[in-house]
Amino acid sequence: MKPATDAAAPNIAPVYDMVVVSNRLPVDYLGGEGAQTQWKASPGGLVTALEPVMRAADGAWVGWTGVAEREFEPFEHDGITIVPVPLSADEVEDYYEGFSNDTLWPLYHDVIAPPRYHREWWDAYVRVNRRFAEAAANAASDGAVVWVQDYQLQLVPRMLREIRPDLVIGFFNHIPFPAYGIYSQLPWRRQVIAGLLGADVIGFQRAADAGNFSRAVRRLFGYRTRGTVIDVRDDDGKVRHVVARHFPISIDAAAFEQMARRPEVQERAREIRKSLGDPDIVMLGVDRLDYTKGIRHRMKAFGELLRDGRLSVEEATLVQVASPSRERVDTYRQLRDEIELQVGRLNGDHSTLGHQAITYLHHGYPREEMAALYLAADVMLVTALRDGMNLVAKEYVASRYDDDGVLVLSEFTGASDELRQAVLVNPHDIDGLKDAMVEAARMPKRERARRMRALRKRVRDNDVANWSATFLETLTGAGPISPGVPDGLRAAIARLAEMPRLLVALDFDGTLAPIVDRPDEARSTERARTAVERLADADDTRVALVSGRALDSLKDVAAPPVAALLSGSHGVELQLDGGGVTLDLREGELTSLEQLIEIVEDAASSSDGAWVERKPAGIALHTRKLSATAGAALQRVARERVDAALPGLSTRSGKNVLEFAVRASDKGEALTRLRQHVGADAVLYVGDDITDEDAFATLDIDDVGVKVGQGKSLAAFRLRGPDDVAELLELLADRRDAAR
Ligand SMILES: O=P(O)(O)OC[C@H]1O[C@H](O[C@H]2O[C@H](CO)[C@@H](O)[C@H](O)[C@H]2O)[C@H](O)[C@@H](O)[C@@H]1O
Ligand SMILES: O=c1ccn([C@@H]2O[C@H](COP(=O)(O)OP(=O)(O)O)[C@@H](O)[C@H]2O)c(=O)[nH]1
Repeated sequence: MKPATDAAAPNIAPVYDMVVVSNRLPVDYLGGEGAQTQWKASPGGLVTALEPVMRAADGAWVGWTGVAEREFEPFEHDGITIVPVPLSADEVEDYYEGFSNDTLWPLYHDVIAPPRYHREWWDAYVRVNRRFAEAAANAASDGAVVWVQDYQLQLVPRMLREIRPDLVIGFFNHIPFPAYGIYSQLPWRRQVIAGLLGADVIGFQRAADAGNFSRAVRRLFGYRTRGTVIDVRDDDGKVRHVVARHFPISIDAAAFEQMARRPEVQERAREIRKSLGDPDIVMLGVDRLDYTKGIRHRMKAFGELLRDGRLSVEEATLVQVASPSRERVDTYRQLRDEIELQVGRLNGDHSTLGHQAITYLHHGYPREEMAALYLAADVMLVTALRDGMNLVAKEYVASRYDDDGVLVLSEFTGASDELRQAVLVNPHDIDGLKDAMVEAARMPKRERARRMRALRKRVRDNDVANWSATFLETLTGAGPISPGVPDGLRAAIARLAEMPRLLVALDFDGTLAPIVDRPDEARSTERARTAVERLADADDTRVALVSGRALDSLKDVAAPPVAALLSGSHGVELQLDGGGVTLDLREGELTSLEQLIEIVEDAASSSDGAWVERKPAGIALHTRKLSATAGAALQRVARERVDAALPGLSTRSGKNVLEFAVRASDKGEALTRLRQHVGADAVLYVGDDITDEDAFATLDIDDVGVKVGQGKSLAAFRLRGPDDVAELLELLADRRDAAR
């Protein structure tokens, strides 16, 4: 395998509508080669939160495999397409351990440890951020959503916007964003904020983090901010609206509860308690071994409670899971030494032959074991000095379906904004912390149950699916679309109906006809067909069908009214009045087309399930029957071969399809020609596809654009699907008849 010293972004076909980019992938490389390659679950809350989101999204996850100097091809893991980004050993040291974890991490966690500023670390950060941006740009389809995660990749949004202005870009910061007085220490403070402002939406864990960010933007750039909206002036002088607000992250609460309910997990919880000598009170701490987590503070408080006799080792024990983290960073090494010294001292001072004060475990455990530990714990201690969210607190609550257990929670965690019924503590106040631990240990059962019920409701109501849906709705501007034709659209249709000469231009698949598996079986709904015919018969009204299909195929499936104007192959073919099709390929284009067919059919012949659709001025390679990885690989090969033989050919990628055309055209050009042909005073354009955006972009003030379904769009209105489109067209036909 080639070392990654001069590593480049992995090459993958741009077919993914949703791409997540994070430093960590859900798996770390463990060992082995080829088919024997072994992976292990990677640590931390980011992965815990994003895994269920990605499994549901059918997108690509771009990230690092946790090992230096190795390159891996994209692969599938547990239903998720993984796109590994390589890092050299120097980059791991400078970008990850250095700038990310020894500069940004302590700075953003309120300088609990002193941040170190090194120019060569910054250079590596810029270089690696660019590689991640390129990898995401390579994987994203036209107009795709790219969701960048966390402080390691703050420059990616702007870099990505520069490479791919068509993308919808979100960013989520999993750690706190500090007050300006602290943030301003960063020598590259302007570059980092400029990087983040490349996103359309910037998410934070807490409202306070979003507020700190907006203040930094005002101080450093002077941009206007109104509530959660920032007016960003781009290099071209245009103003872009960027949203910065909080979206508290969460867990898959139902899955955690289900796991905790499993008999073997409960049995394991009983075993754990037994192995601890069945004490009255089991206290538990679970953290990555990180100085932000307040592990020393909690052990100090526990040690003092034993010393003071307020708790005894016969009665209470503390289990501390400290999972290995960032072990090559000095501050983390020192922390480990300090904690292990402290455990040794406390156990030496307080343990007896039958009763250990602290059980210290320097391991990472699988989810099931975590659930068993949560069930076994009477008191959960989350005493972080600063923590973006802290998912352990939410997992504990979700596991306690028995409505028992007490959560002691630091007010410096993001989770404390939501989990108000926990016993809230300031971990710096050791006496206050000790009182809280005793209160938790002695809390009456009724009070425990009352608090836990409220906490569980909160975590259930705001689970991780809710988090991602809220973020993505804000990002794409498309929340749930209400059924029927909304009032604003009705009013616009009433205005349109009054226009002297009207063009009604409609996409076919997904707009008049529901999407089906086999494209030749697509048909308009009965209601849509009737409404289209009524409009085609109406005075001073022309109907046009504007499709990506070849014209012959469009005629077959759409059976358009005789008077309809037609545009096929994304505007390459146009059938205006008189029935003739205006498509005259020149000599050179015909030769290119022959060559193109030969290359793509040859590439497709090696993959079972791939098929090639010939079009008058191009070809479409369909890969929907292949696995995502095989489809992406085939598209990559086809693209490379075509690029080599016929450079500069027009390409268009959709989900599981890659199109090449020897003549460039789009639906926008088609609509402009149709409008001129008709002499229309106004246009209604309805479409569901990314390629319909070219048509929406040509609309004027008196026109009406309607996007069908979800996705970023220039259209002013939205409908859910073909049934609602039919209702809209009926409405227009009624109004048009009445107006004439
Ligand atoms: O990838 P590592 O360097 O091993 O670190 C693990 C992760 O730690 C951080 O997690 C944060 O995200 C959690 C989920 O939003 C949140 O609950 C917690 O408060 C944060 O600290 C880090 O932000 C991730 O990027 C790391 O992958
Ligand atoms: O041995 C361990 C320790 C922790 N975790 C998981 O790691 C995540 C920690 O997330 P949190 O937000 O609490 O903190 P982070 O480590 O991300 O700062 C949680 O999902 C834990 O269940 C785990 O699976 N095994």
